[in-house]
Amino acid sequence: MDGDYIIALDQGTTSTRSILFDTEGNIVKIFQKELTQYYPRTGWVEHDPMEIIKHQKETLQRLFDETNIQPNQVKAIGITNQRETTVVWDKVTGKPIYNAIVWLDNRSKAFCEQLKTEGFEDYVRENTGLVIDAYFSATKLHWILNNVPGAKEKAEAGELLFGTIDSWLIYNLTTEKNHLTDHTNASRTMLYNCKKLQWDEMLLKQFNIPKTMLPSVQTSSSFFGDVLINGTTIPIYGVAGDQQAALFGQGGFKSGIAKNTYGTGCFMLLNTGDKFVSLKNGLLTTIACSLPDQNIHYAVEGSIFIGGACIQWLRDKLNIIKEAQETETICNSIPPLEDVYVVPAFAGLGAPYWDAKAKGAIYGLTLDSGKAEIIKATVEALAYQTKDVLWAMQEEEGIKLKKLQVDGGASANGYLMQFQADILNVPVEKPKMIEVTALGAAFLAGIKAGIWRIEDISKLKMTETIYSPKMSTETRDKKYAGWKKAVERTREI
Ligand SMILES: Nc1ncnc2c1ncn2[C@@H]1O[C@H](COP(=O)(O)OP(=O)(O)O)[C@@H](O)[C@H]1O
Ligand SMILES: O=P(O)(O)OC[C@H](O)CO
Repeated sequence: MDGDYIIALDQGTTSTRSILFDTEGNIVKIFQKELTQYYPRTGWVEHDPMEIIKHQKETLQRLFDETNIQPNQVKAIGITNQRETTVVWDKVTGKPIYNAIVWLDNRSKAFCEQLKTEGFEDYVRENTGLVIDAYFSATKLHWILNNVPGAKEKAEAGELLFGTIDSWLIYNLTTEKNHLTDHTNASRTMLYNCKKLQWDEMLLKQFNIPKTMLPSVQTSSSFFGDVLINGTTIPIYGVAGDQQAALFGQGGFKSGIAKNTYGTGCFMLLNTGDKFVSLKNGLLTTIACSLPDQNIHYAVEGSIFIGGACIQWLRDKLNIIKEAQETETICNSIPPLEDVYVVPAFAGLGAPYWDAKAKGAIYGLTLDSGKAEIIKATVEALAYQTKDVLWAMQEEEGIKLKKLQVDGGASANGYLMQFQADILNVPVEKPKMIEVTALGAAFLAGIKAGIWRIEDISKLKMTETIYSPKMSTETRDKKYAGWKKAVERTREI
């Protein structure tokens, strides 16, 4: 197998990466470009779909320009992507008719409230596994069709296509211009019936969305088309939303395995096996990565909107850090004084609260509090929000986690990981390689290419650090009670 490689394309909220893996699951080379974030109005977040394609193509090409690897040594490509983000493009020109509306964008929150008052919540939960929220693609797509001049008519005439970022990438990268998605991404649209495994006719009617706009849905580990590089075609053999890809990369293709990814948001997923169960307690049911000849597996998910994004807020809006990495030293440098809490409800609150109206707040400031205390409280907010989600999972699923497997950019922060273990009272296990999302996509592609078998995958993952809980029960309970109070107050404003 010497000399074989797999490429993962990881299109995240803040950056676009192309990563070359060897057959041991090691990163050989990685290229990355930051993605411009547009905030045209309060609560609106957009990306330029053409910038996404440009960055993805550039970083992919550099893997060949700046290594000696030839395209015929690469056996497959896997795609993983920020989920829910919605693109609509013209079938003839291939150009988007509006910017990508990003998952964090809550411009359709009033429409969601209306849907709730009209009594759609139960139907949505029981058929899509989701709660009604502006987070998912359906109301974003509805907004584009109703606000971009001429869009509705063109959609009805079959001239427009819709896709989440995976579909947009597949369409633009494949020689066949395929219009496809996979089960994991479809399950985040609020248009896909996760029980019947098909687009939901009733919801399409409700949102006035012509079926001709929608991509065909495939198994996550299957053939999605060919990419032409330097005259050679490489097949796309894997596609999955980033959080399900991370679960897969963490070995979560079996029921009972959970992971938390600390990227722009934080997302905890637990594989619950092959029965679709709709949940309460503010948790979602979502489809885990699907494999050929295997039953669909579902996962319970707790989606936290603002994770690493609040570290970027410290950097870009408050200008009190230059780099995200600085936060670890700052957190370690101050004694654990009284508690300051930052509730980063910058895009409302996701799981388990689903409160689109909540806004961010800082509590507990005294004359002693300065930049460092605010930074520390912001880092700790990721851990508190994770505890809220785990608490809901324990209530709902009755699970008692023996350990929490973690990954994603902010999991590099040792202070955060120790605090997470302390506040959960559960050991936190961090792998040597935190690019688990990309690894998951590479695994999906590598399985289809015949490089790996599913049973090989757990052997490739190496744990680097285990953070064991050290905090006393009294301190933990006091701190967490303070957090809950801060969240309550935030929701009251
Ligand atoms: N050492 C660190 N401490 C805290 N946050 C960090 C650290 N390093 C990166 N981050 C945060 O992690 C996020 C990037 O993680 P990544 O997994 O690349 O996200 P995404 O896939 O959403 O683009 C950024 O929001 C950044 O602020
Ligand atoms: O960009 P990330 O990695 O925070 O992931 C975004 C999620 O897919 C949104 O659901």
